[in-house]
Amino acid sequence: MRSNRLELLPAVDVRDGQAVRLVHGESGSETSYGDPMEAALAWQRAGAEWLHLVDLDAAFGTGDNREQIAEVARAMDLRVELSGGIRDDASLSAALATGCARVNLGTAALESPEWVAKVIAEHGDLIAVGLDVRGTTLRGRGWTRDGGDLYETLARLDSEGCSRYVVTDIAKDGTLQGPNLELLRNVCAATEKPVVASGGVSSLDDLRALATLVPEGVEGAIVGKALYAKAFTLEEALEAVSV
Ligand SMILES: O=C(O)c1ccccc1N[C@@H]1O[C@H](COP(=O)(O)O)[C@@H](O)[C@H]1O
Repeated sequence: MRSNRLELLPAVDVRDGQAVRLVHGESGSETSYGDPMEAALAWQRAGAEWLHLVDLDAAFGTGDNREQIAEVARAMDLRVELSGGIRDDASLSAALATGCARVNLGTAALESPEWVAKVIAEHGDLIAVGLDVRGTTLRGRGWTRDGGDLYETLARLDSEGCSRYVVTDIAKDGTLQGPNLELLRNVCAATEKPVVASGGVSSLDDLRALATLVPEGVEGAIVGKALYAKAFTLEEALEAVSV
């Protein structure tokens, strides 16, 4: 049964060993926020139930932070959603071995549809697909390459039993301009599966607006820049979406 409460997933994106935030996901736009472990532990201490943990180097193909990310994931008592560079059996096994609650596949869902259908069938709820979009065009490989139409891909993944989607509006990501509520409504109308919203959250009012979409299928929201920029605290955010 779906909860009425919007889940919050504070984000820790790791590039070159540091917790960073990007603007529009563009490589080179990083602001650094220090040690990923400290950031993750701070969100856990503040009451987070989930952590959205991303290996940005693996997503961009500029190396990886796998060992450090695995250490962070293993140190957490909360549930971890792990993403970035999970594109084959080896990277998926390594991700699942951290004990994370689910993995988020991006590029693989666009470039290796047969493999993704197989791992959805094998791992069910442990697999979510990240639908990272500009307009309605999906983007992969660190959001640098077009990967097809959002709604066609969504229909295909739905037919394969994908259990959850993490929807990022790249135009909003890291900008503190507010989430794309229209996009989220449209995706929720196109699938029965829960949707995690990502990109643009800037205020407690944005979170309250996302919480109004829970009955339509928005299950959670990833919050990044707004927390690091101290627009509000995680405690305030959790209070704002409590019902
Ligand atoms: O989260 C970001 O800011 C981001 C920016 C640029 C590329 C990817 C980003 N994040 C997440 O990475 C995974 C996709 O990785 P892959 O394509 O499977 O290797 C996805 O969760 C993105 O949202």
